[in-house]
Amino acid sequence: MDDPLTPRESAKFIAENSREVFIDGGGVRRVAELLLPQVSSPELRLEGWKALHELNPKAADEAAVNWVFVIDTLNFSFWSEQDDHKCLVGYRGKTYSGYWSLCAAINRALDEGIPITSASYYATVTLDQVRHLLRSDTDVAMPLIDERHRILNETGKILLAKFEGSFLNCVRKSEKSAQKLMHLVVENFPSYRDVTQFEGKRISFYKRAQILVADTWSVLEGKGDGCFKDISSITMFADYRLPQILAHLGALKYSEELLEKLRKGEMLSYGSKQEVEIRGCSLWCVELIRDCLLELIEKKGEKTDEEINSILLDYYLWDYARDHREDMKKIPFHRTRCIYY
Ligand SMILES: Nc1nc2c(c(CN[C@H]3C=C[C@H](O)[C@@H]3O)cn2[C@@H]2O[C@H](COP(=O)(O)O)[C@@H](O)[C@H]2O)c(=O)[nH]1
Repeated sequence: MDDPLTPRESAKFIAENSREVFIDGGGVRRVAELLLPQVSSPELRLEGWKALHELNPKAADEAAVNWVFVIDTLNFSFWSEQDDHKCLVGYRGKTYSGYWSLCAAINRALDEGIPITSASYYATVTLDQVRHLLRSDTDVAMPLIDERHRILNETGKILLAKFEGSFLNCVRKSEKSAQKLMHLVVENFPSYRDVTQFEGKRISFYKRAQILVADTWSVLEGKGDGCFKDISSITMFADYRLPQILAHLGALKYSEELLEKLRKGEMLSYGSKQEVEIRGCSLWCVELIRDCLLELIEKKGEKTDEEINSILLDYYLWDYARDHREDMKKIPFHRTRCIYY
C-alpha cells in the first residue's frame, strides 16, 4: 500500500477541502503578533522544555531519553467526561491533571523503585501493576488504562527485540534526521501509526511520533544525538488542546453546527470527517502562523539566534492553553477517545 501523505501535505490538503473548519487569516496574523515579543523568551526557546517544566528530566542522558519514550508512548487521551471530576496525581506537594498527571505518575513510580522506564520491566508489566503505578488520587482513573497496559507490553517487547531495550539506539539509527527517526518510530511501533483517510486520500498526523521526536530533541538540548539537521520539518502535534486555543485566539473557526456539537460534548470518532478537519486545519494554521511570525521577525530586523519552528510554537501554545483554561471555557475541545493523541 502506498505511503500516506506527510503530516504537512495532509494538513494542506485538508485545509483546502475542509467544509466545517476554517483558518482565519486575520486571526493567524494576530497570533503571530502575540508571539513576536516572546521570540527571545524561554517560552519560545528550546531551553524552556526543561526550565519551565519541573517534571521533565534535567539530564540529557540515556535514562532521560528512555523517560521521554515511555511518556510519549502513553501520551494520549487524558480528558475526562466532567472536567471537575477527573484523574489527579499528587507528587512532591503538587497536584497534576491531564498530561502532567502521567508525568507525575511515572516520576512517582521511579521514586518508589519501580523501573517503569526500562523496557525489560514494561514489556511484561501486568495490568494490576499498571493500574497501581498510574493510580489517581480521585475515584476517576486515567482513561484507557487497559490500552495503556497493552501498548506498554507491545512497545517494550519491540524495543527489546529491535533496539536492545533502549530508545537511544533507535535515535542513533536515525543518523540525526528527524524525519528518519519519525519513520523508524511509525514503522516499528504500531501504536504510533496515526494514519487515516480524508476525501479518498490516505493522510497522516503522526502526532505522538512527532512529539516524541520533538521531546527527544528537547531532552538532548538539540546537541549530540539530538542535533537533528531537519528538526524544523516537524509540524505541530495535532492533539485536542491546540485546536481549542487556536479557536479561542480567533485563528480557527468552526461552523455553527460543529460548534454546537462540541458544546454539547458529543464525541467525534477517530478518522471522522469533522475530527480530521479540526486536526488538519489546526496543523496547517500553525504552519501559517510560523510563516507569518518569521516574516514579522524579518521585517523587525530582529534576529533570533535560534530558528523559530513549529515545535516551539506548539509548545508555547499548548502551555498557553494550560495557563488560560478558564478563558477558553466557551470554546470546547473536541472529544475523541483514542490512543493517538
Ligand atoms: N500539541 C501538543 N499536545 C500535547 C503536548 C503535550 C505535552 N508537551 C509538553 C511537555 C513538554 C513540553 O514542555 C510541552 O509543554 C501533551 N499534549 C497532548 O495534549 C493533550 C493533553 O492535554 P491536557 O488534557 O490539557 O493535559 C493530549 O492529547 C496530549 O497528547 C504539547 O506540547 N503539544
